[in-house]
Amino acid sequence: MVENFGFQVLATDGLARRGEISMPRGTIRTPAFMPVGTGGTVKAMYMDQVRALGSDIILGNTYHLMLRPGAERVARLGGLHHFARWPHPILTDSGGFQVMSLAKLRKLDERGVTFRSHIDGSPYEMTPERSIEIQGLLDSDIQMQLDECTALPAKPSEIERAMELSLRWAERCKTAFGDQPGKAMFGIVQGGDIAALRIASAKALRQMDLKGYAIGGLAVGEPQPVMLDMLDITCPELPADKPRYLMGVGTPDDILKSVARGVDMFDCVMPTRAGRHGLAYTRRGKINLRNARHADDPRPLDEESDCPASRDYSRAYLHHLVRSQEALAAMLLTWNNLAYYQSLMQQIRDAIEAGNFAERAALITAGWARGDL
Ligand SMILES: CCCSCc1cc(N)cc2c(=O)[nH]c(N)nc12
Repeated sequence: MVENFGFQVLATDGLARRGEISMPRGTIRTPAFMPVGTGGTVKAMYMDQVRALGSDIILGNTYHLMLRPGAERVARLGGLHHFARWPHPILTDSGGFQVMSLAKLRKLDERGVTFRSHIDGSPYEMTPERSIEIQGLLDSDIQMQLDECTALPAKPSEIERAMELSLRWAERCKTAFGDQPGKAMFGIVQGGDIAALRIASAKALRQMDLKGYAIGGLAVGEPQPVMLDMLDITCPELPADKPRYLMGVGTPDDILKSVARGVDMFDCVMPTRAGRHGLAYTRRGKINLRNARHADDPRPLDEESDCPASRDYSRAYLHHLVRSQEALAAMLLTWNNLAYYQSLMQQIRDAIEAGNFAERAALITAGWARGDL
């Protein structure tokens, strides 16, 4: 078991990187997809299943867990890993993004943000210091700085103000985090869709010599080309020997195109949320099991998959479960979707090692268009 946090680039293919993050609770193979476990659970999944699919790390959420069951309560009960029975690495978001998207009566200023819980309306304050304190109480392995993410489109002056505030909050988070050898605090690059602000944010964070860097402020409604342009601008400004995490991304296509630009870590609610809404990700594209055309289809989602949910159940049965709003629908489709995402990540890691990432990405993309759904 390693004592500290380490990142190694094992192979490159163009700008794509195959790496490993070493932490006391385990090794994270990159490029990595991190299933979202917002409230201490990857919805509709057992943690053993999440692990068996090849997940090396999951996400937790400061905002949700501070509201319910409470960070101090999780700490009293042994920390998030013990609470949720996930002994491997956990990355926690800092809470600012969720406050701005979920909480009520939000007031943001230099100090932090005050808000009322979307659950029961009780008042809270989130500061950089409190965010790091909560992530420490959760015993999070990779902690994110508190930041302000600007929804796009936005006025340049707004984007600049939020980016500069986020830099000051990064300094405060770094101070509050201190020196925790087996853990890491990542900075978050902001700057919206403005190249100069992205570069300024990345350069300033690089000066802070952090253990990893997230690219935030994307996957907030901008077209994919804009997101990719911002990656082309931002990644070269970040240290080559530190992990790069693109927050909230994305579809399988987003992931392929972002790996090709040097991104190492991803998280997205899509595979789990889609599973709860009757949607299946497969190597032949997305299938909406609510659609009546599946009512008599005896085929599984993917006869070649190792995942029982993909291989052993007919589309007709899955259609029936979805239409009947059975709990098993969400369970099987979430299982299938995470299995697909993790198999995609394994193909990506293998292709970078083999030096044929571009060819493999083209084949995967062609598979989605092959139809035969
Ligand atoms: C559990 C969810 C993690 S990712 C949430 C997220 C998603 C997206 N798209 C952007 C941001 C961002 O800019 N900052 C922060 N802290 N989080 C973001």
